[in-house]
Amino acid sequence: MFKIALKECRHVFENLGSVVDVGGVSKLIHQEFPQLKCTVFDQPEIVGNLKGDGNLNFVAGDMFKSIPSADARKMN
Ligand SMILES: C[S@@+](CC[C@H](N)C(=O)[O-])C[C@H]1O[C@@H](n2cnc3c(N)ncnc32)[C@H](O)[C@@H]1O
Repeated sequence: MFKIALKECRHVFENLGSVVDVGGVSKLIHQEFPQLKCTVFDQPEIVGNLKGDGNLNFVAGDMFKSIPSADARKMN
């Protein structure tokens, strides 16, 4: 479903400089928009050992406590 939304709403993402993909373990936004600085924010047990590369980085945490800043935050 979100894959369809990404394709239908490309203009939204194409006008952003950065995004935080909350609970975005599948990295869908980064795969569709590799030019966009994308932070995948998820629980420590999911992303704690993952290394970023280029425009993709991983941040571990609890969305109920704080979420990194960006031009936009996408919540699942
Ligand atoms: C159903 S998955 C979403 C998958 C997403 N649609 C994708 O494929 O990119 C929900 C995600 O939210 C994360 N999550 C759940 N509670 C969270 C919290 N309190 N803080 C951060 N991430 C959380 C889970 O670890 C999981 O990866």
